[in-house]
Amino acid sequence: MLLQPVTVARSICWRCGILGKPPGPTATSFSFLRPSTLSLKRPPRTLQRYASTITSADATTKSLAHTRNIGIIAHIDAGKTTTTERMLFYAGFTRRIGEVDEGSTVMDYLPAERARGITITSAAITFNWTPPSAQEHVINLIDTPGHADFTFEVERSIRVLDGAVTILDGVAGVEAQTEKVWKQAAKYRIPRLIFVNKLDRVGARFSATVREVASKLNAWPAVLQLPVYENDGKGGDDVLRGVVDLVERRVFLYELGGDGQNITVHDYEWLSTHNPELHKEALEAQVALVELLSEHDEDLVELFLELGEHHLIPSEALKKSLRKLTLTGEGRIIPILCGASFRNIGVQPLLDAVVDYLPSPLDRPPTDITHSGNQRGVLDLDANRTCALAFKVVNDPKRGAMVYVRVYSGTLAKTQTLLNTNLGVKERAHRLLQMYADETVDIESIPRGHIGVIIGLKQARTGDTLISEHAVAVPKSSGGGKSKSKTAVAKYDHKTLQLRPIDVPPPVFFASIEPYSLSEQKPLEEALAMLLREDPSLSVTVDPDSGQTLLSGMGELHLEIGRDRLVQDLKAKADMGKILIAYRETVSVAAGPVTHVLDRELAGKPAKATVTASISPLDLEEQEEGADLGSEGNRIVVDIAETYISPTTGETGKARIPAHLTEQDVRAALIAGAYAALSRGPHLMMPLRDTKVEIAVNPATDLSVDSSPAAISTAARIAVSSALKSAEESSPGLIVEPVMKVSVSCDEKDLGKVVADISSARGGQVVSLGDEDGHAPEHGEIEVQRVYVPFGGSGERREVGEGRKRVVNAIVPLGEMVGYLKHLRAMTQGRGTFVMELEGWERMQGPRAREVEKGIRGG
Ligand SMILES: Nc1nc2c(ncn2[C@@H]2O[C@H](COP(=O)(O)OP(=O)(O)OP(=O)(O)O)[C@@H](O)[C@H]2O)c(=O)[nH]1
Repeated sequence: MLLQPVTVARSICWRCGILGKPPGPTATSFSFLRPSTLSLKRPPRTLQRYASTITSADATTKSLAHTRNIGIIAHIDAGKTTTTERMLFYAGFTRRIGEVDEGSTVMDYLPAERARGITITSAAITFNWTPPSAQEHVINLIDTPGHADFTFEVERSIRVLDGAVTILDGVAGVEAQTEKVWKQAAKYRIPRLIFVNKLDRVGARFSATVREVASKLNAWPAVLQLPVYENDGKGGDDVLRGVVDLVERRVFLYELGGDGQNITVHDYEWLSTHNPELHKEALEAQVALVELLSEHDEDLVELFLELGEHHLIPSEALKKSLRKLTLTGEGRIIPILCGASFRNIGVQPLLDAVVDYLPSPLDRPPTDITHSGNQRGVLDLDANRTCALAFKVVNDPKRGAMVYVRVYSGTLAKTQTLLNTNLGVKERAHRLLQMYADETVDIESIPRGHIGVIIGLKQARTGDTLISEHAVAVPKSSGGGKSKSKTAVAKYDHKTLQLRPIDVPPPVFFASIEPYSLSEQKPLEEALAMLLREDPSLSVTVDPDSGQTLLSGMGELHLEIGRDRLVQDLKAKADMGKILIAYRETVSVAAGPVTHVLDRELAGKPAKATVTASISPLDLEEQEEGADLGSEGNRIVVDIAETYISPTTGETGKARIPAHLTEQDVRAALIAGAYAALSRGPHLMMPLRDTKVEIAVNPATDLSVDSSPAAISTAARIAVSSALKSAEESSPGLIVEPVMKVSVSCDEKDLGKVVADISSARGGQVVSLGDEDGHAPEHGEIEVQRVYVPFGGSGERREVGEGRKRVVNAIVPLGEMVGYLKHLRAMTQGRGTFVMELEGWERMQGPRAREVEKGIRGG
């Protein structure tokens, strides 16, 4: 017997509330109404409402339970921005839907983003949403970039999220970049759900995409919706009309060509007569959903045994189970929704799912911190003291530096003085703002769990931790978080507390930056300083010989965007030179010990220090140990002698460090000097890698009252440089190149060409070939054959002649990958795509090394 849609009557309020009555048993047409008075020029109504919520003295647990800090993450072009614009429209925040292709979107608001049609920086935006079965919720949405060059940007956004919506392109399926971002989200155990977008397109493959979620993302897909295709009534092909909601057991049909607000709701009885095949599939899908959830949720098993029938499980019970399993953050069970944002299909149910299945800040485990150097712990969420993370800094022409923060504990109040624990400086939060893309409203405070912007901080950078004087942390072993007992709280020196810092990988591209004239040098330096505050994955160095300023970054696009930001937004009058690969060099033989005796004036004061240095190539074993190697893989060993032997009497005495210094000062100065020397090698003037430096001082004989930290570090730099030169003289150093892990996706018919090109023309090494299910060994945990795949895996809307997609995984030198996208496109009729990330560094030898060296010397 067919189940009557009991749940329709119970939870229709966001739809039938507008209508004033529940939908009838067969069909109901209605509109999604939205406030018509909203304008971006004035603070929208939702915004004022939120502002008053968070300025109230107690930002209560209740309001926190109704907050979702979420991000949208996906492959480039999957439709993040398009979907976000719809979300803003349905939430009543915008009056019309912005289109990426017209460059009129709210979220991509930087000129460079609008021009390129891609998301470059994460904009944070707040809006309200009321799902059918719940109260109004505040959604803080952080848009994240999809391009591989912005991985660091994605990661720094991800760590402030409580949950994420992953958008998949329903034609391309799970793409390589998605797998990468998925892993980043998994690293932070972020609960995720998936929206399979673009199902309106010819070639859309919902079933295959569901299967790929299992095979490539190693997750059990919990299919919550099925797409509905129907004849367009004009004799053409079937078109996407809406979705079957398997949890609520209803069918939503959207008005063709409409703005997505006119939706007809049908129940299963209608479906059984109107589209018996789809009805049958919906019933099967429901059984599969209940079975899947029951495998992981004992409560649902009990309910099932009580009711004895899959279709009798109420939708509320399904939702509860889905929420419970999603919130673990393990990513084992992933709710899957579908639609086509560009056609305005499926976005409101997606917003409901955000509230239903993604966590509030209260549902998340305590935040990881480090303190007292590199001790790990978790933040005490109950501490009534402010602790916030600056997750993004953006320079605004009118407002100055805008520091986006997420508050993890306490409340951040306007005019509060904050200690930046990364820089050790105190700064005042003059103004606080709530962000609506590039529109803002002033607020009095940002409570725990929320996201906002501070105006008035002069130094805070992306990634810095800001605290009030009395932050409290507890060690991880004590359990941490809300549940610990009072006695478990251990106080640390809060000045050292940092919210889980992100590792920035070493840059692999660089370009020179030249001011138009000498008078532009200072403004350029200021603009560069701002650029680095915004994006710590860029770095600036100055060539000591030529005085040239060099900007380094993660990819070609990364540097191009940096240049645009510098020139167009920060108004620096400068040119950027050609983008080049940031090679490194390393020593081929050991040299030293070399002793340098410094005895001269530094900054008008006598400076004396003697330092002895040796260098050697870091052997492979030591490279693999890796723990104390910096990002460039160098090891610095410091030896500060504790005793000395008198050359005259032969007696042993204690080697005392001069009273004005501590051992830590001496060590820090020696390390700084060694790093300065390693930043420029004798072979090609490139930074050194994989080099071991041993520096020694005996305080009794090498240091004196004239040994300032600057003197010690200068002596160390010269000693290490001399040792490097001596190594170069006995045997020339080697050039070291960045090597990339590359994943190319192409049609099967192009596989041969792609593999041949990578392995012969580009000197790459093909590691594995995957089919479109990406059966890579590390994804073997899910039994793909047991996964429910809608329509038995058929029902795909393939383009005629389109073959299977194949994936080529390879290791290729970065030098061979410059301009690869263009080449790949030409080889594959525009169908091939690829992603790459730094795999490691390799020493170059033979003709390729000579050619690169010639290029560097000649250039
Ligand atoms: N046919 C169709 N096209 C879509 C759909 N959603 C997005 N698009 C188009 O896909 C392209 C990329 O969409 P975006 O929203 O910019 O994608 P994105 O993921 O934000 O891209 P980045 O910001 O560059 O990472 C645009 O041309 C959109 O119009 C959809 O549902 N159907």
